[in-house]
Amino acid sequence: MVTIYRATVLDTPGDLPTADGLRVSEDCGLVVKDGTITFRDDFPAVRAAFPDEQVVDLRGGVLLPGFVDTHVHYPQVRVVGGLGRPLLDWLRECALPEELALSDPVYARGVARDFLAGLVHAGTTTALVFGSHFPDAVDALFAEAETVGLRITAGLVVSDRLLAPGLHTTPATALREGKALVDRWHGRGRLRYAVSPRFSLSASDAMLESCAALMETAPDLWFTSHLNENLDEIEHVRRLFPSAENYLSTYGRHGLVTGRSVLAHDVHPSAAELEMLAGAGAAVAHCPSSNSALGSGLFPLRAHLDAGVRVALGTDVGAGTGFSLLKEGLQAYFVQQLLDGGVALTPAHLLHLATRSGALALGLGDQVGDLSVGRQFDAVRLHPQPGSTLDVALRHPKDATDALAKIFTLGTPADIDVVRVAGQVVTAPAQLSLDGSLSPMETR
Ligand SMILES: O=c1[nH]c(=O)c2nc[nH]c2[nH]1
Ligand SMILES: [Zn+2]
Repeated sequence: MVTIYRATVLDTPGDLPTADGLRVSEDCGLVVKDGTITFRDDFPAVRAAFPDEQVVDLRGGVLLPGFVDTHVHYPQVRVVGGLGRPLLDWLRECALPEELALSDPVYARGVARDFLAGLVHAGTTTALVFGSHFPDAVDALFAEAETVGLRITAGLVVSDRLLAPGLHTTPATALREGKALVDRWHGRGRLRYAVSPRFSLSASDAMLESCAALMETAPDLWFTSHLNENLDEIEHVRRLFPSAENYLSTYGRHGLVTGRSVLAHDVHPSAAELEMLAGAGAAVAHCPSSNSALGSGLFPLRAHLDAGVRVALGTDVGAGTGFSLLKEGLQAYFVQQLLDGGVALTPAHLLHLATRSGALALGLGDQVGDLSVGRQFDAVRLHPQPGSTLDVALRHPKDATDALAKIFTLGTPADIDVVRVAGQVVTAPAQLSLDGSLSPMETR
Protein backbone atom coordinates (compact mmCIF):
# COMPACT_ATOMS: atom_id res chain seq x y z
CA MET A 1 0.00 0.00 0.00
CA VAL A 2 1.23 3.49 -0.89
CA THR A 3 0.74 6.47 1.43
CA ILE A 4 1.91 10.04 0.94
CA TYR A 5 3.00 11.95 4.02
CA ARG A 6 2.94 15.74 3.81
CA ALA A 7 5.10 17.51 6.38
CA THR A 8 7.84 19.99 7.15
CA VAL A 9 10.83 17.64 7.17
CA LEU A 10 14.25 18.26 8.70
CA ASP A 11 17.01 15.66 8.43
CA THR A 12 20.78 15.33 8.02
CA PRO A 13 21.52 12.79 5.29
CA GLY A 14 25.31 13.18 5.18
CA ASP A 15 27.71 10.58 6.50
CA LEU A 16 29.35 12.91 9.03
CA PRO A 17 27.97 15.52 11.41
CA THR A 18 28.69 18.92 9.85
CA ALA A 19 27.67 22.52 10.46
CA ASP A 20 25.87 22.80 7.13
CA GLY A 21 24.42 19.30 6.80
CA LEU A 22 20.79 20.19 7.48
CA ARG A 23 18.30 19.35 4.72
CA VAL A 24 15.12 21.42 4.93
CA SER A 25 11.91 20.58 3.08
CA GLU A 26 9.23 23.05 4.16
CA ASP A 27 6.42 21.33 2.28
CA CYS A 28 7.68 17.83 1.67
CA GLY A 29 5.89 14.85 0.19
CA LEU A 30 7.19 11.43 1.18
CA VAL A 31 5.81 8.44 -0.67
CA VAL A 32 5.91 5.35 1.53
CA LYS A 33 5.31 1.84 0.26
CA ASP A 34 5.41 -1.13 2.63
CA GLY A 35 7.30 0.95 5.18
CA THR A 36 9.98 2.20 2.77
CA ILE A 37 10.30 5.74 1.39
CA THR A 38 10.08 5.27 -2.38
CA PHE A 39 9.82 8.86 -3.59
CA ARG A 40 10.46 12.29 -2.11
CA ASP A 41 9.92 15.77 -3.49
CA ASP A 42 8.07 18.99 -2.77
CA PHE A 43 4.48 18.07 -2.02
CA PRO A 44 2.93 19.60 -5.19
CA ALA A 45 5.30 17.53 -7.35
CA VAL A 46 4.52 14.39 -5.38
CA ARG A 47 0.79 15.03 -5.63
CA ALA A 48 1.11 15.49 -9.40
CA ALA A 49 2.99 12.21 -9.72
CA PHE A 50 0.59 10.34 -7.40
CA PRO A 51 -2.79 12.03 -7.90
CA ASP A 52 -4.91 9.26 -6.41
CA GLU A 53 -2.95 8.08 -3.38
CA GLN A 54 -4.00 8.71 0.19
CA VAL A 55 -2.34 11.72 1.89
CA VAL A 56 -1.57 11.86 5.62
CA ASP A 57 -1.19 15.52 6.50
CA LEU A 58 1.41 16.01 9.23
CA ARG A 59 1.77 19.76 8.86
CA GLY A 60 1.55 21.91 11.95
CA GLY A 61 4.62 20.35 13.47
CA VAL A 62 8.04 19.21 12.33
CA LEU A 63 8.87 15.71 11.09
CA LEU A 64 12.29 14.35 12.09
CA PRO A 65 13.92 10.94 11.61
CA GLY A 66 13.31 8.62 14.56
CA PHE A 67 16.00 9.09 17.20
CA VAL A 68 18.78 6.54 17.64
CA ASP A 69 20.06 5.82 21.17
CA THR A 70 23.38 3.98 21.05
CA HIS A 71 23.71 3.32 24.78
CA VAL A 72 20.86 2.81 27.24
CA HIS A 73 20.39 0.31 30.11
CA TYR A 74 17.07 -1.53 30.21
CA PRO A 75 17.23 -2.62 33.89
CA GLN A 76 17.87 0.93 35.08
CA VAL A 77 14.68 2.68 33.97
CA ARG A 78 13.37 2.82 37.55
CA VAL A 79 16.59 4.18 39.09
CA VAL A 80 17.01 7.33 37.01
CA GLY A 81 17.81 10.26 39.27
CA GLY A 82 20.38 8.77 41.67
CA LEU A 83 22.35 11.98 41.72
CA GLY A 84 25.38 12.87 43.80
CA ARG A 85 27.67 9.86 43.35
CA PRO A 86 30.62 9.03 41.10
CA LEU A 87 30.40 5.95 38.86
CA LEU A 88 31.54 3.14 41.16
CA ASP A 89 29.49 4.37 44.14
CA TRP A 90 26.46 4.88 41.89
CA LEU A 91 26.78 1.35 40.54
CA ARG A 92 27.01 -0.13 44.07
CA GLU A 93 24.26 1.95 45.65
CA CYS A 94 21.79 2.64 42.82
CA ALA A 95 22.19 0.42 39.78
CA LEU A 96 23.30 -3.03 40.93
CA PRO A 97 20.61 -3.59 43.62
CA GLU A 98 17.95 -2.87 41.00
CA GLU A 99 19.69 -5.06 38.41
CA LEU A 100 19.54 -7.94 40.91
CA ALA A 101 15.76 -7.53 41.12
CA LEU A 102 15.49 -8.58 37.47
CA SER A 103 16.25 -12.17 38.51
CA ASP A 104 12.46 -12.28 39.00
CA PRO A 105 11.04 -12.71 35.48
CA VAL A 106 7.72 -11.11 36.42
CA TYR A 107 9.47 -8.04 37.75
CA ALA A 108 11.70 -8.01 34.66
CA ARG A 109 8.73 -8.00 32.31
CA GLY A 110 7.30 -4.94 34.04
CA VAL A 111 10.66 -3.19 33.80
CA ALA A 112 10.93 -4.15 30.11
CA ARG A 113 7.60 -2.48 29.43
CA ASP A 114 8.51 0.64 31.39
CA PHE A 115 11.79 0.80 29.51
CA LEU A 116 10.22 0.45 26.06
CA ALA A 117 7.58 3.02 26.99
CA GLY A 118 10.42 5.40 27.82
CA LEU A 119 11.95 4.91 24.38
CA VAL A 120 8.65 5.35 22.54
CA HIS A 121 7.64 8.48 24.45
CA ALA A 122 11.03 10.03 23.68
CA GLY A 123 10.74 9.25 19.96
CA THR A 124 13.55 6.71 19.95
CA THR A 125 12.94 4.19 17.19
CA THR A 126 16.31 2.41 17.20
CA ALA A 127 18.47 1.57 20.21
CA LEU A 128 21.52 -0.40 21.25
CA VAL A 129 20.39 -1.59 24.67
CA PHE A 130 22.49 -2.84 27.54
CA GLY A 131 20.45 -5.84 28.67
CA SER A 132 20.19 -7.70 31.95
CA HIS A 133 22.46 -10.21 33.67
CA PHE A 134 19.53 -12.68 33.60
CA PRO A 135 18.60 -14.56 30.40
CA ASP A 136 14.86 -14.62 31.21
CA ALA A 137 14.94 -10.85 31.58
CA VAL A 138 16.68 -10.51 28.21
CA ASP A 139 13.97 -12.73 26.69
CA ALA A 140 11.37 -10.39 28.21
CA LEU A 141 13.02 -7.36 26.64
CA PHE A 142 13.21 -8.93 23.19
CA ALA A 143 9.65 -10.30 23.36
CA GLU A 144 8.18 -6.97 24.45
CA ALA A 145 10.29 -5.06 21.90
CA GLU A 146 9.02 -7.33 19.15
CA THR A 147 5.44 -6.56 20.16
CA VAL A 148 6.07 -2.81 20.25
CA GLY A 149 7.98 -2.87 16.94
CA LEU A 150 11.12 -0.90 17.80
CA ARG A 151 14.54 -1.69 16.30
CA ILE A 152 16.46 -3.10 19.23
CA THR A 153 19.96 -4.54 19.46
CA ALA A 154 20.61 -6.01 22.92
CA GLY A 155 22.16 -8.89 24.78
CA LEU A 156 22.89 -10.70 28.02
CA VAL A 157 25.19 -8.63 30.24
CA VAL A 158 28.01 -10.79 31.58
CA SER A 159 30.46 -10.37 34.46
CA ASP A 160 32.43 -12.73 36.66
CA ARG A 161 33.85 -10.47 39.38
CA LEU A 162 33.56 -7.35 41.55
CA LEU A 163 29.84 -6.60 41.13
CA ALA A 164 27.56 -8.64 43.44
CA PRO A 165 27.62 -12.44 43.63
CA GLY A 166 24.05 -12.63 42.29
CA LEU A 167 25.16 -10.85 39.10
CA HIS A 168 28.16 -13.06 38.39
CA THR A 169 28.29 -15.96 35.98
CA THR A 170 31.02 -18.15 34.53
CA PRO A 171 32.54 -17.93 31.05
CA ALA A 172 31.04 -21.31 30.10
CA THR A 173 27.54 -20.40 31.30
CA ALA A 174 27.76 -17.00 29.64
CA LEU A 175 28.63 -18.65 26.34
CA ARG A 176 25.87 -21.25 26.58
CA GLU A 177 23.17 -18.78 27.63
CA GLY A 178 24.35 -16.21 25.10
CA LYS A 179 24.23 -18.74 22.29
CA ALA A 180 20.66 -19.72 23.17
CA LEU A 181 19.61 -16.06 23.14
CA VAL A 182 21.38 -15.48 19.81
CA ASP A 183 19.53 -18.46 18.36
CA ARG A 184 16.20 -17.15 19.61
CA TRP A 185 16.47 -13.47 18.75
CA HIS A 186 19.34 -12.41 16.48
CA GLY A 187 18.04 -11.36 13.08
CA ARG A 188 14.41 -11.90 14.04
CA GLY A 189 12.46 -8.98 12.51
CA ARG A 190 13.99 -5.77 13.85
CA LEU A 191 15.93 -7.45 16.64
CA ARG A 192 19.66 -8.17 16.78
CA TYR A 193 22.03 -9.49 19.43
CA ALA A 194 24.93 -7.60 21.04
CA VAL A 195 27.59 -9.45 23.06
CA SER A 196 27.79 -7.34 26.24
CA PRO A 197 30.44 -7.79 28.93
CA ARG A 198 29.56 -5.11 31.50
CA PHE A 199 33.07 -3.61 31.52
CA SER A 200 36.49 -5.17 31.80
CA LEU A 201 36.61 -4.17 35.47
CA SER A 202 33.96 -6.89 36.06
CA ALA A 203 35.03 -9.30 33.30
CA SER A 204 38.14 -11.48 33.50
CA ASP A 205 40.18 -12.43 30.45
CA ALA A 206 38.42 -15.80 30.49
CA MET A 207 35.05 -14.05 30.36
CA LEU A 208 36.18 -11.76 27.54
CA GLU A 209 37.45 -14.83 25.69
CA SER A 210 34.01 -16.42 26.02
CA CYS A 211 32.55 -13.20 24.57
CA ALA A 212 34.91 -13.55 21.62
CA ALA A 213 33.76 -17.16 21.18
CA LEU A 214 30.13 -16.05 21.24
CA MET A 215 30.86 -13.44 18.54
CA GLU A 216 31.90 -16.34 16.29
CA THR A 217 28.63 -18.23 16.65
CA ALA A 218 26.52 -16.16 14.24
CA PRO A 219 27.12 -13.60 11.48
CA ASP A 220 26.82 -9.90 12.21
CA LEU A 221 26.61 -10.02 15.98
CA TRP A 222 27.31 -6.70 17.68
CA PHE A 223 29.63 -5.94 20.58
CA THR A 224 29.13 -3.32 23.25
CA SER A 225 30.70 -2.41 26.57
CA HIS A 226 31.99 0.55 28.60
CA LEU A 227 35.31 2.33 28.16
CA ASN A 228 37.33 5.06 29.93
CA GLU A 229 34.37 6.54 31.77
CA ASN A 230 35.83 7.50 35.14
CA LEU A 231 39.40 7.97 36.41
CA ASP A 232 38.99 5.55 39.38
CA GLU A 233 37.49 2.93 37.08
CA ILE A 234 40.38 3.32 34.65
CA GLU A 235 42.91 2.89 37.48
CA HIS A 236 41.16 -0.31 38.64
CA VAL A 237 41.23 -1.68 35.11
CA ARG A 238 44.93 -0.84 34.80
CA ARG A 239 45.66 -2.87 37.96
CA LEU A 240 43.44 -5.77 36.93
CA PHE A 241 45.11 -6.08 33.49
CA PRO A 242 48.79 -5.29 34.17
CA SER A 243 49.85 -6.61 30.77
CA ALA A 244 47.27 -4.64 28.75
CA GLU A 245 48.54 -1.57 26.94
CA ASN A 246 45.43 0.42 27.88
CA TYR A 247 41.72 0.02 28.71
CA LEU A 248 40.65 -0.46 25.08
CA SER A 249 43.15 -3.23 24.53
CA THR A 250 41.55 -5.29 27.34
CA TYR A 251 38.82 -5.79 24.72
CA GLY A 252 40.98 -5.44 21.63
CA ARG A 253 43.35 -8.28 22.45
CA HIS A 254 40.34 -10.62 22.39
CA GLY A 255 39.30 -9.36 18.95
CA LEU A 256 36.35 -7.45 20.39
CA VAL A 257 37.11 -4.04 18.84
CA THR A 258 35.82 -4.05 15.26
CA GLY A 259 33.47 -2.14 12.98
CA ARG A 260 30.59 -3.79 14.85
CA SER A 261 31.68 -2.51 18.28
CA VAL A 262 30.15 0.37 20.20
CA LEU A 263 32.03 1.52 23.30
CA ALA A 264 30.21 3.79 25.72
CA HIS A 265 31.67 6.98 27.22
CA ASP A 266 35.41 7.19 26.39
CA VAL A 267 35.70 10.41 28.37
CA HIS A 268 39.40 9.87 29.08
CA PRO A 269 40.97 8.24 26.00
CA SER A 270 44.66 8.08 25.15
CA ALA A 271 45.90 8.92 21.67
CA ALA A 272 46.71 5.24 21.12
CA GLU A 273 43.15 4.24 21.99
CA LEU A 274 41.66 6.81 19.61
CA GLU A 275 43.92 5.53 16.86
CA MET A 276 42.89 1.96 17.56
CA LEU A 277 39.16 2.84 17.61
CA ALA A 278 39.46 4.70 14.32
CA GLY A 279 41.49 1.95 12.69
CA ALA A 280 38.94 -0.66 13.70
CA GLY A 281 35.97 1.47 12.61
CA ALA A 282 34.48 1.11 16.09
CA ALA A 283 32.04 3.73 17.34
CA VAL A 284 31.84 5.61 20.61
CA ALA A 285 28.53 6.30 22.34
CA HIS A 286 28.82 9.77 23.87
CA CYS A 287 26.53 10.04 26.90
CA PRO A 288 26.73 13.68 28.02
CA SER A 289 24.00 13.83 30.66
CA SER A 290 25.36 10.71 32.36
CA ASN A 291 28.91 12.07 32.21
CA SER A 292 27.76 15.23 33.93
CA ALA A 293 25.45 13.53 36.46
CA LEU A 294 28.22 11.17 37.62
CA GLY A 295 30.91 13.84 37.33
CA SER A 296 32.79 11.58 34.92
CA GLY A 297 34.22 14.44 32.86
CA LEU A 298 33.91 16.49 29.70
CA PHE A 299 33.90 14.42 26.52
CA PRO A 300 36.80 15.24 24.16
CA LEU A 301 34.75 15.28 20.97
CA ARG A 302 37.36 17.14 18.94
CA ALA A 303 40.01 14.52 19.69
CA HIS A 304 37.63 11.77 18.57
CA LEU A 305 36.66 13.55 15.35
CA ASP A 306 40.26 14.53 14.58
CA ALA A 307 41.31 10.90 15.02
CA GLY A 308 38.49 9.76 12.73
CA VAL A 309 36.48 7.97 15.42
CA ARG A 310 32.77 7.67 14.77
CA VAL A 311 30.67 9.21 17.56
CA ALA A 312 26.93 9.01 18.25
CA LEU A 313 24.75 9.78 21.25
CA GLY A 314 23.53 7.60 24.11
CA THR A 315 21.21 8.50 26.95
CA ASP A 316 22.81 5.98 29.33
CA VAL A 317 19.61 5.68 31.36
CA GLY A 318 19.74 5.26 34.37
CA ALA A 319 22.99 7.17 35.08
CA GLY A 320 21.71 9.40 32.29
CA THR A 321 18.84 11.68 33.15
CA GLY A 322 16.11 10.45 30.80
CA PHE A 323 15.37 8.99 27.38
CA SER A 324 15.37 12.18 25.34
CA LEU A 325 17.96 12.43 22.58
CA LEU A 326 17.00 16.11 22.31
CA LYS A 327 18.27 16.56 25.84
CA GLU A 328 21.46 14.62 25.07
CA GLY A 329 22.03 16.86 22.05
CA LEU A 330 21.70 19.97 24.21
CA GLN A 331 23.96 18.50 26.88
CA ALA A 332 26.55 17.59 24.24
CA TYR A 333 26.40 21.19 23.07
CA PHE A 334 26.85 22.51 26.65
CA VAL A 335 29.88 20.31 27.24
CA GLN A 336 31.60 21.46 24.06
CA GLN A 337 30.87 25.07 25.04
CA LEU A 338 32.58 24.50 28.39
CA LEU A 339 35.64 22.74 27.01
CA ASP A 340 38.73 24.61 26.01
CA GLY A 341 38.95 23.71 22.31
CA GLY A 342 35.46 22.17 22.25
CA VAL A 343 33.66 21.67 18.95
CA ALA A 344 31.25 24.52 18.14
CA LEU A 345 28.22 22.29 17.64
CA THR A 346 25.40 23.62 15.47
CA PRO A 347 21.78 22.39 15.35
CA ALA A 348 22.69 20.36 12.25
CA HIS A 349 25.47 18.60 14.20
CA LEU A 350 23.03 17.82 17.01
CA LEU A 351 20.39 16.33 14.74
CA HIS A 352 23.00 14.22 12.97
CA LEU A 353 24.41 12.98 16.28
CA ALA A 354 20.91 12.05 17.47
CA THR A 355 19.84 10.28 14.28
CA ARG A 356 22.17 9.55 11.35
CA SER A 357 25.37 9.14 13.40
CA GLY A 358 23.58 6.55 15.55
CA ALA A 359 22.25 4.67 12.54
CA LEU A 360 25.75 4.53 11.04
CA ALA A 361 27.31 3.50 14.36
CA LEU A 362 24.87 0.58 14.51
CA GLY A 363 25.44 -0.49 10.91
CA LEU A 364 21.91 0.55 9.96
CA GLY A 365 22.82 3.54 7.80
CA ASP A 366 21.28 2.00 4.70
CA GLN A 367 17.95 1.57 6.52
CA VAL A 368 17.36 4.43 8.95
CA GLY A 369 18.76 7.71 10.31
CA ASP A 370 17.37 10.11 7.69
CA LEU A 371 14.31 10.39 5.48
CA SER A 372 15.86 9.77 2.07
CA VAL A 373 14.43 7.56 -0.66
CA GLY A 374 15.26 3.94 0.15
CA ARG A 375 15.15 4.37 3.93
CA GLN A 376 12.55 2.89 6.21
CA PHE A 377 9.96 5.45 7.23
CA ASP A 378 11.03 5.75 10.88
CA ALA A 379 9.96 9.21 11.95
CA VAL A 380 8.74 11.34 14.82
CA ARG A 381 6.47 14.33 14.65
CA LEU A 382 7.17 17.14 17.04
CA HIS A 383 3.99 19.03 17.77
CA PRO A 384 4.25 21.10 20.93
CA GLN A 385 1.27 21.93 23.10
CA PRO A 386 -0.29 25.21 22.02
CA GLY A 387 1.04 27.99 24.21
CA SER A 388 4.09 26.05 25.39
CA THR A 389 7.37 27.89 25.06
CA LEU A 390 8.45 25.58 22.23
CA ASP A 391 5.18 26.23 20.42
CA VAL A 392 5.73 29.96 20.75
CA ALA A 393 9.34 29.64 19.62
CA LEU A 394 8.43 27.55 16.57
CA ARG A 395 5.91 30.14 15.46
CA HIS A 396 8.68 32.72 15.16
CA PRO A 397 11.87 31.06 13.91
CA LYS A 398 14.29 33.05 11.77
CA ASP A 399 14.83 30.00 9.59
CA ALA A 400 14.88 26.20 9.79
CA THR A 401 18.24 26.11 11.57
CA ASP A 402 16.86 28.45 14.19
CA ALA A 403 13.77 26.25 14.54
CA LEU A 404 16.00 23.22 15.06
CA ALA A 405 18.02 25.07 17.70
CA LYS A 406 14.78 25.81 19.51
CA ILE A 407 13.73 22.16 19.25
CA PHE A 408 16.97 20.98 20.88
CA THR A 409 16.84 23.73 23.49
CA LEU A 410 13.19 23.39 24.52
CA GLY A 411 11.93 20.05 23.22
CA THR A 412 10.97 17.21 25.54
CA PRO A 413 9.17 13.86 25.11
CA ALA A 414 5.92 15.73 25.78
CA ASP A 415 6.34 17.46 22.42
CA ILE A 416 6.47 14.22 20.42
CA ASP A 417 3.02 13.20 19.32
CA VAL A 418 3.42 10.36 16.82
CA VAL A 419 6.23 7.85 16.43
CA ARG A 420 6.46 5.60 13.39
CA VAL A 421 8.67 2.64 12.58
CA ALA A 422 8.54 1.43 8.96
CA GLY A 423 5.46 3.59 8.58
CA GLN A 424 3.54 1.94 11.41
CA VAL A 425 2.55 4.00 14.43
CA VAL A 426 4.21 2.52 17.52
CA THR A 427 2.59 2.86 20.92
CA ALA A 428 4.04 2.40 24.38
CA PRO A 429 3.19 -0.89 26.10
CA ALA A 430 0.83 -0.81 29.06
CA GLN A 431 2.41 -0.87 32.50
CA LEU A 432 2.22 -4.09 34.49
CA SER A 433 1.11 -4.26 38.11
CA LEU A 434 3.42 -5.93 40.62
CA ASP A 435 2.12 -9.47 40.07
CA GLY A 436 2.67 -9.10 36.34
CA SER A 437 -0.98 -8.67 35.37
CA LEU A 438 -2.44 -5.81 33.39
CA SER A 439 -4.69 -3.61 35.45
CA PRO A 440 -8.40 -4.24 34.64
CA MET A 441 -8.77 -1.20 32.39
CA GLU A 442 -5.72 -1.92 30.28
CA THR A 443 -5.54 -3.86 27.04
CA ARG A 444 -2.73 -4.38 24.61
O1 LIG B 1 27.39 4.59 33.28
C1 LIG B 1 27.55 3.38 33.51
N1 LIG B 1 26.48 2.62 33.83
C2 LIG B 1 26.58 1.31 34.09
O2 LIG B 1 25.59 0.65 34.38
C3 LIG B 1 27.88 0.75 34.04
N2 LIG B 1 28.36 -0.50 34.27
C4 LIG B 1 29.68 -0.44 34.07
N3 LIG B 1 30.07 0.82 33.74
C5 LIG B 1 28.96 1.57 33.73
N4 LIG B 1 28.78 2.86 33.46
ZN1 LIG C 1 26.30 2.50 30.47
